[in-house]
Amino acid sequence: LVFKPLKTVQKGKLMDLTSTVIIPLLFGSLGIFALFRLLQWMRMRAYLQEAVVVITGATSGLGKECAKAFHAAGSKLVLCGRDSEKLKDLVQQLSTMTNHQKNVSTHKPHTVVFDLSDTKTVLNAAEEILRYLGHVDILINNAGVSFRGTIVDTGLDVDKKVMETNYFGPIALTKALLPSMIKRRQGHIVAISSIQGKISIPFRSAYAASKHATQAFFDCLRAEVKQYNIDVTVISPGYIQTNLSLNAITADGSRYGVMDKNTAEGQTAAEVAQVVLSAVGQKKKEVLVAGLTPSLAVCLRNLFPRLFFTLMATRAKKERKAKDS
Ligand SMILES: NC(=O)C1=CN([C@@H]2O[C@H](COP(=O)(O)OP(=O)(O)OC[C@H]3O[C@@H](n4cnc5c(N)ncnc54)[C@H](OP(=O)(O)O)[C@@H]3O)[C@@H](O)[C@H]2O)C=CC1
Ligand SMILES: CCCCCCCCCCCCCCCC(=O)OCC(=O)COP(=O)(O)O
Repeated sequence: LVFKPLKTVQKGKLMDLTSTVIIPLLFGSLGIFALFRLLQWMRMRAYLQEAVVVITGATSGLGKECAKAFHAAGSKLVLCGRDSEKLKDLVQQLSTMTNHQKNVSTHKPHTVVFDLSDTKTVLNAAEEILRYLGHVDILINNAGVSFRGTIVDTGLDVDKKVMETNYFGPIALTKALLPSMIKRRQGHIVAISSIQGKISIPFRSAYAASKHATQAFFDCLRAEVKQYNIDVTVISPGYIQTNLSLNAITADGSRYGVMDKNTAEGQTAAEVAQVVLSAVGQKKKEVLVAGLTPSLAVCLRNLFPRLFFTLMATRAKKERKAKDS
């Protein structure tokens, strides 16, 4: 008898609390969140619009999709690649693209042809870019090549080739553009690394080494250039559906020429390009763009290295057996 009215009173109080506190609080928080996202989006739009953005490896895969995304955002692009015809085709493709973003004016990109594994051409390219456009706001070091092979069979020239393309080329370009960024007290350098910049999986030695070096270099750079107001973003994707495995170099320097199942089932390059656009727009320091297994593998490598090494040794044994049979 005493309990029943007490329950009714409590229910009434709860109703009062819901209508006077919980619901306004919920809607208030949602409103603040929406406002925050809107401001973030507006800031990002202003940052990317009219920005001079250099993209390496723009002729294919992720680089090409980044070109489309930054072009649509109103950036002034400098598209870099080894093949001038492919670059011309891309410029043509961009010019016919319909922009769904209202009030954003797009710009005809410039193209610069050079090979990242040839330092001299990289330095000339940097000079050409600065001569043309006066400055660079955002440099996206995207170009890269993968590798497949056993360490014991791989010639040092192949290791060097992968390092030249994935590490020395991008750092040469970065160093060549850095002084002008420091002078302006403004700039943003982006490195497209890989999950393999954080973990090493068997038969990818040169590639994993080049991406670990990339991660280390750009982490150092971030700390060193903060005082000049320069941002550094390292992006570590998992598998993306591109030609990366097809174009991978093998132990004897020849082309691998196989589309790996994991690559074929990866995220689309357009999806990853949107993540790159948003990470750059928000000046994020580091972003992992990967599914559950690669992300767990990174955690495992850091928290339980012995278990990770055992798994990798088992993987190597299995892959070798499959190849032999
Ligand atoms: N695909 C994936 O699963 C993943 C990719 N990544 C990284 O993403 C980046 C882009 O690769 P992705 O789009 O996948 O692969 P693609 O093979 O499709 O594109 C690679 C690009 O790099 C260019 N390139 C290669 N070697 C050189 C060189 N010596 N000088 C100049 N440019 C060169 C290629 O030019 P060309 O057309 O002339 O060959 C091409 O434009 C790479 O850094 C890669 O390591 C990271 C994680 C996963
Ligand atoms: C419960 C814990 C599970 C942990 C599983 C550990 C074993 C799984 C190994 C997973 C390896 C993921 C590798 C991801 C590699 C990757 O995303 O690389 C991206 C690339 O750069 C692709 O280049 P590639 O030429 O190698 O195709």
